[in-house]
Amino acid sequence: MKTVLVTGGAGYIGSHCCKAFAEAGWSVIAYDNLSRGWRDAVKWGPLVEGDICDAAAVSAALRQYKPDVVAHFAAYAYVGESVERPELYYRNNSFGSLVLFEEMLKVGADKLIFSSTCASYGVPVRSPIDEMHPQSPINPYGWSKFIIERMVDSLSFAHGLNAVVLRYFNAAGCDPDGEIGERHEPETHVIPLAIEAAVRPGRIFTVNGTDFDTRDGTAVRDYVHVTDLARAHVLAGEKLLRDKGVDVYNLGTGTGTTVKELVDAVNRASGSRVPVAYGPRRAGDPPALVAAAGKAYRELGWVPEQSGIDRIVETALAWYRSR
Ligand SMILES: NC(=O)c1ccc[n+]([C@@H]2O[C@H](COP(=O)([O-])OP(=O)(O)OC[C@H]3O[C@@H](n4cnc5c(N)ncnc54)[C@H](O)[C@@H]3O)[C@@H](O)[C@H]2O)c1
Ligand SMILES: O=c1ccn([C@@H]2O[C@H](COP(=O)(O)OP(=O)(O)O[C@H]3O[C@H](CO)[C@H](O)[C@H](O)[C@H]3O)[C@@H](O)[C@H]2O)c(=O)[nH]1
Repeated sequence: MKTVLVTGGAGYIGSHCCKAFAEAGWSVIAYDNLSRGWRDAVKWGPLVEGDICDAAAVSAALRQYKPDVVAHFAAYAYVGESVERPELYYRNNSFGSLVLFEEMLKVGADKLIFSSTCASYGVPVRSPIDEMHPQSPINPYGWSKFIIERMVDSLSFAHGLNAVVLRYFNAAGCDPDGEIGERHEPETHVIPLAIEAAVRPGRIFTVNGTDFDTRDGTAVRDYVHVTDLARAHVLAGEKLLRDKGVDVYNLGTGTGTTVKELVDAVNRASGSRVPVAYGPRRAGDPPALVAAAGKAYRELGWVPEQSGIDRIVETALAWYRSR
């Protein structure tokens, strides 16, 4: 049986990945400091409570569990917070990753799956965005991830680190079995906020910007179901057991959804109407981010199965109602 150590395994995407690896027959260890995660989201193996910035704790976990692959999700991931407090992002994300990678290399753990982001592309110069698109982030969160990608390249060249770098577009939806879901506090992501406005009396959903150059003036994103993302990590883990080097893949569907279309989907799924207000653009929001994800389809054999917008909203709503 192969072992994966999942940093950030108590978080939203990390916990869904723990489930996917366990279902694929891997032994799963979650490593998380619970700063933004949830103890009860760790269900598919032990939780090691530790910080990636703590070299001794990372080293102890690596030595105890001897993972074949490390899947590295642990990070702060709020764009707005990163603009206000960039130091948090460079320390926790960039420095923390360096600590993790150094400790991995010391014990000979040389296989990494890294959670990167479409935010590393910045404002696209062409769409859909393929992996060769220039990376020029427009916020410190994106830069903190960009720096980690460069560290991965350099450590691969110098010390033989092998990695699959996955640039997710917008992770969305929840475990279709309802065992885990999306839990961020505060919640800033569009789908949970639209659902909350549909379901909780008195809440209003604000559309951030109606003057984008898009089909209805609202921002376009490529929403990909978290369970599909999770499966891509298992495929990436299997690839790392076969191949050496560093590979980079976008994970998206190639289909964009506007904020207004999303609200329509929430209306359909909930049977009620989202009360909507229209506000200004949110600082740093690109008009449209849509993936060209053919490389992942071709090389990993990854096909998104649950990423239609109605399915995403249906699973997110079921999770919301179950709480
Ligand atoms: N949510 C998205 O749409 C999205 C898109 C692209 C990339 N990503 C990336 O995917 C990863 C997971 O995102 P998420 O939405 O699940 O976030 P999340 O906040 O739900 O999960 C992150 C987890 O990492 C843990 N963590 C943070 N700092 C840590 C540290 N120093 N040591 C140990 N644990 C630590 C948190 O406690 C939390 O459980 C992040 O790296 C994020 O940048 C997310
Ligand atoms: O109440 C809201 C919330 C969001 N939006 C809009 O909906 C779209 C999607 O917003 P999200 O906050 O859900 O997601 P982002 O596109 O901002 O995602 C960014 O932040 C994520 C981290 O949280 C990921 O890293 C992702 O790669 C990165 O692009 C944006 O146009 C946003 O302005 C609204 O209109 N109203």
